[in-house]
Amino acid sequence: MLPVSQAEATILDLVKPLDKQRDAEFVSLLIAIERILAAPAIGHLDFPHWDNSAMDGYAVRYEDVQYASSQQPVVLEIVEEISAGRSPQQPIKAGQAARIFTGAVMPEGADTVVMQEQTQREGDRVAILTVPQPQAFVRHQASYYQAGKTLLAPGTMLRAAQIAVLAAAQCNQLKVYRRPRVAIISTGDELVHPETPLEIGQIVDSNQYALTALVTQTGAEPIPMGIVPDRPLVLQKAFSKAIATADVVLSSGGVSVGDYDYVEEILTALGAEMHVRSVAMKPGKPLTVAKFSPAHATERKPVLYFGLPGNPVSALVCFWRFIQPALRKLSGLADNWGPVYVRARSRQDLSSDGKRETYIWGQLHLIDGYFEFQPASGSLNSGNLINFAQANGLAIVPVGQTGIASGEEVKVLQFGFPIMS
Ligand SMILES: Nc1nc2c(c(=O)[nH]1)N[C@H]1C(S)=C(S)[C@@H](COP(=O)(O)OP(=O)(O)OC[C@H]3O[C@@H](n4cnc5c(N)ncnc54)[C@H](O)[C@@H]3O)O[C@H]1N2
Ligand code: MOO
Ligand SMILES: [Mg+2]
Repeated sequence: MLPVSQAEATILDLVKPLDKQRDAEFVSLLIAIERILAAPAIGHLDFPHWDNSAMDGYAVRYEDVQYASSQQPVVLEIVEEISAGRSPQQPIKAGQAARIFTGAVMPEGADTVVMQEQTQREGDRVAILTVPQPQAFVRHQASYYQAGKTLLAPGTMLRAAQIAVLAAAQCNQLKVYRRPRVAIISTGDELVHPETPLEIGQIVDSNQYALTALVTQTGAEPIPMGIVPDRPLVLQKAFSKAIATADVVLSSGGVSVGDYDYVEEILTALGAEMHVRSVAMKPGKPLTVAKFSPAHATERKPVLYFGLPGNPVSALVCFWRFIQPALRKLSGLADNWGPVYVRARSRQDLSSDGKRETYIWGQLHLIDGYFEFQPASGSLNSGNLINFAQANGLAIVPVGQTGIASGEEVKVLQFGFPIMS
């Protein structure tokens, strides 16, 4: 059994991100949400585009007002009014000012803005009552960003803030990575579709639905390939088809030691390199990871194969712990692939056999900015999917520790994604 951290390192090492050229496509800004840039976004506009005013007030020449005071105001002639969106019509000369509003373009000759509150208007003249700082309230052209530089780097996920920046910079077409394709196979003679009435011994293939949902949430493209019975030839055919179709294959079931657990045997027969056979975690112990290298130097990348345990909770725990980070790395994201961990105070005793890293599902509550963890009620065994629906996180008891007492701090894997990138 591989320690969890070693399994994670092995898996992330096996993942080679999608290719910036071959695996990229152009999308328009409105449908680019949560896509990942495959090329730098470069703007052709400076930010600010022009020197402009940060206040409603008067655009002046600093040298004209440098000795102003309320006792001895400097009186300037107002030669024009510049509102936002208007182009100044004339330069400001000695003794002149322009009425200006927030965001409006600075007129030539003026270098400073005096806030309206520091002035007194008298018809077409304005008295300046205090000395401003030189260049006060002028937002200088290109002081935030210079045209031609990298605005957003490759590997950036496009969320609201990034999309706002790209819209402002008139970057309407973005080169983004295609979504990784993930084939999903359920193995097992006992499995049926949700609409099929159950015969004795049968159960619904819930893993297909759970994994499809998780793959979609991770920004990848799920390819649900249905149920495959526990028959080696049929399984072999289904696996070959999945490997030929997808970047990553997820199967569930058939990875333990039972007589009908064929996954490893078939992967070996198909020429896979086996990298992980079991992991010291509970649930999720029989997780199997293999790699298929392209037979010859083709355009195709290697395909990663994850044989997940069939138990519904085990399959999902393996997804959050290993597959979500692998898909995020594959998708071209620059960093932050891993799960989100938070620290929480446990509301109950949490126990483990101490031999495997133990994942206990339950509910994280955020109370006054601090997390508390409540384990799910009822049986915590990996076949019980029902109380998993109460969970939004997994408390982790490390190897060598037989428990965490109520009131103590515990590390919790929170379902979801890191906020940035
Ligand atoms: N003698 C041993 N038996 C088992 C061991 C072991 O070490 N020695 N490990 C146990 C652990 S831990 C797990 S986890 C399971 C893994 O089993 P498999 O991956 O071989 O999965 P199956 O045997 O096919 O199924 C297990 C369980 O899950 C249900 N299942 C399977 N597929 C689905 C699906 N798509 N949707 C919903 N439920 C599914 C299946 O009906 C079984 O109940 O092995 C233990 N045994
Ligand atoms: O490892 Mo199994 O996944 O304990 O239930
Ligand atoms: Mg089995």
